[in-house]
Amino acid sequence: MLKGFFNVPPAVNEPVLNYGPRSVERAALKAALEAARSQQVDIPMYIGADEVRTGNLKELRPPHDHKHLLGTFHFGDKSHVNAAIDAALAAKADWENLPWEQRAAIFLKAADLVAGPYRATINAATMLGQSKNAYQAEIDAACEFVDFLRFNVQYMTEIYQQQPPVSGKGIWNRVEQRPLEGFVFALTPFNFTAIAGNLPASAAMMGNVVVWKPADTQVYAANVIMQIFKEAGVPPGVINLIYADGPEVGEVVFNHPDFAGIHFTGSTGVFQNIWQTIGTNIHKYKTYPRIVGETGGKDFVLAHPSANADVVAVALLRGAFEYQGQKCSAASRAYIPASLWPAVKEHMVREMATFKMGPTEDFENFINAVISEVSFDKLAKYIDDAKADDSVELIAGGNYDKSQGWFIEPTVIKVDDPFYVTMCTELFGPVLSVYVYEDDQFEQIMDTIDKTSIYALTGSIISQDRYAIAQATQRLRNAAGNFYVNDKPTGAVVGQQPFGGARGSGTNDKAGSMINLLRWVSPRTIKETFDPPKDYRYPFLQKEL
Ligand SMILES: NC(=O)c1ccc[n+]([C@@H]2O[C@H](COP(=O)([O-])OP(=O)(O)OC[C@H]3O[C@@H](n4cnc5c(N)ncnc54)[C@H](O)[C@@H]3O)[C@@H](O)[C@H]2O)c1
Ligand SMILES: N[C@@H](CCC=O)C(=O)O
Repeated sequence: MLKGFFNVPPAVNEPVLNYGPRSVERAALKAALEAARSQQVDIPMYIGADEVRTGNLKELRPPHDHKHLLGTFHFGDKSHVNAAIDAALAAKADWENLPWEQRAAIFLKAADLVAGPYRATINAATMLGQSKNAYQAEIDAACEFVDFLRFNVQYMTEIYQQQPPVSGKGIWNRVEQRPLEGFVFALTPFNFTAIAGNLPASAAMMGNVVVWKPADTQVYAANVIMQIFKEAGVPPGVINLIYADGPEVGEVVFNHPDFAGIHFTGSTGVFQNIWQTIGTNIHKYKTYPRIVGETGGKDFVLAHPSANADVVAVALLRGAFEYQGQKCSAASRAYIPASLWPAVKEHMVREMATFKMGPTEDFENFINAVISEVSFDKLAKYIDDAKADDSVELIAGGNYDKSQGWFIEPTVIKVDDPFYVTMCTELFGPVLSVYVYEDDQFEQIMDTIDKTSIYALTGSIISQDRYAIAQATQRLRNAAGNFYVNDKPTGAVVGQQPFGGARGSGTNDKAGSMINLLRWVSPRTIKETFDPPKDYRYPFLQKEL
C-alpha cells in the first residue's frame, strides 16, 4: 500500500467554451446531437455489477420535439430499491477501506472524462433530454459538473487535513473522518445535469455507498453520467442508479435501518414530506440520518432609483428567461422604481421581440421548451389567470403552444398587488412578475420583499448608490442565501459563489463546498497517551506532612 501525504492538483474552474460558428466544439457538439438523434437508446438501471432491464419501459423524448423518441428506460419497483441497497451495503467495506487518494483519483478522472472525451456527449444528452441550449448545457453538464468533481476532491483533502490544533504533553490527538454507517440516498432534480452527478458523487467521494434516483425527465443524461462513473473506475455497488416511482422508493429507503442520509435537491414540498417521514421513522434507524436538501426559490431583483436601466433589463432578461426560468435561482419577481420602469420596460420589450424560441439543435434559439406537459399546463394556467385578472397587466409574451414541444413564450406581467400569487409562488418557468414601487418607498419595499414568500434562495440589488447597496445587503440578509450586487441572481460558480438558500429553500449546506462534504462524514476523535499512569491516585490525595 502506498504511504505518503499526497497533494491533489489544485482545482481551477473549467473554462466555458463558446460554441461560436465554425468552432471545433460546435462541430463536435453538432455531431454528437446528430448521433444521439439517429439512434434509440435502451437504458438499464445499474445495480451492483448488473445492468438491470425490467421490460417496464418509459419513453424519453426531447421536450422541444415530443414526437421524436430518444429511447426508453427500464422502470423498477420496490424490489429494485432493495437490491440497490443490498448492493451498496455489500460494496461498503471495500470502498471505505480504499485509501482516500484512490477515491480522489477516480473522481479526478471522471472530471477529465467530462471535460474531454464525454463533453459533447453529455452536453448533447442535456440539450436533447432537458431542452437546454448549447450554452446552458455547457455551463451545467460540462463546466459545473467538472468543477463539482475537482473542487470537491480538493475540499476532501482539506477536511482530512484539519486536525486538533493542540496535543498536550505526552498525548497525540487525531481526528479521523469516517464515512457514515449505512448508505446515502441521492434524490436528484431534472434541471441540472451537474447536480444530478454531484449528489451521488460527493457522498461517494467521502467513502460512502449510494443509491441514486434521478428525476424521470433527466434519465437520458443520468445514463451518460453513470457511463462516465464506470469508466472512471467507480467500483460496482458504490453508486447504484435506479428508476422508480418516488414515493415507492421512499417507502423502502426511509424504512431501512441502514439509511444514513439523504442528499436531495428538488422542490420544497417533496423535501418537507421526506423530512416528516424521516422524523416519524427515526426510531427505526441505526444512526441519526443526515438530511441535506436544497429546494425551491422565489428569487428577486430589486432595482434602486439610482440603477442603470439597461443593467436592470439585462439582469432580468438573462436571470428570468435563460433555461426557460427553470433554475431554482431564476429571477421571478422584480421590484422596479416608478422613475426607472419606462426605460426598463422599453428595453425588455424591445429585446424580447428578438428572442428566438425553438429546438435546441438550432443554435440561434435562445429559448427552448419547458420540461414536460405537466409543467406546460401549470404555466399556461398561471398565464391565463393573470390575463383574466384586471389588476395584472401583460407586458410581453403570454402565448404558448404544445403542438411540437412544450413551448411557453417568455412572459412579463406587471402586478398591482405585491402579494399577487405569481409574486409568492414558485412557478418554475419563463414568467416574470414585476411590481413598480414609488421611488421614495425603497425602505418599505425591502420589508415587502423579505416577507413575500417562504423562500430565501437568491436575490439581487441593482444600484449605483453605495448607501442603497449597503442598506439592501443588511436589510435582506435573511432573504437570500446567494445575494448579488449589480448582477443577475443566477449562475453561481463552484469554488467562487458556494450555492444554497435558507428558510423554505433548503438546509443551506452549500453545494460544491467543504460545508456540504462535512455532512457526509462522521468524525472520530482519537486520543493516544504515550506514558499512561499506573496509579489512580492524584498528588492532591497525598497526605500533607
Ligand atoms: N436549491 C437548489 O440548489 C436547487 C437546485 C435545483 C433545483 N431546485 C429545485 O428543484 C425543483 C425542480 O426540480 P424537480 O421538478 O425535479 O423537483 P421534484 O421535487 O419534483 O423532484 C426531485 C426528485 O424527487 C423525486 N420525487 C418527486 N416526488 C417525490 C416523492 N413524493 N417522494 C420521493 N421522491 C420524489 C423526483 O422523482 C426527483 O428525483 C424546483 O423547486 C427547484 O427550485 C433547487
Ligand atoms: N446554481 C445554479 C442554480 C441551480 C438551481 O437550479 C445557479 O446559480 O444559477
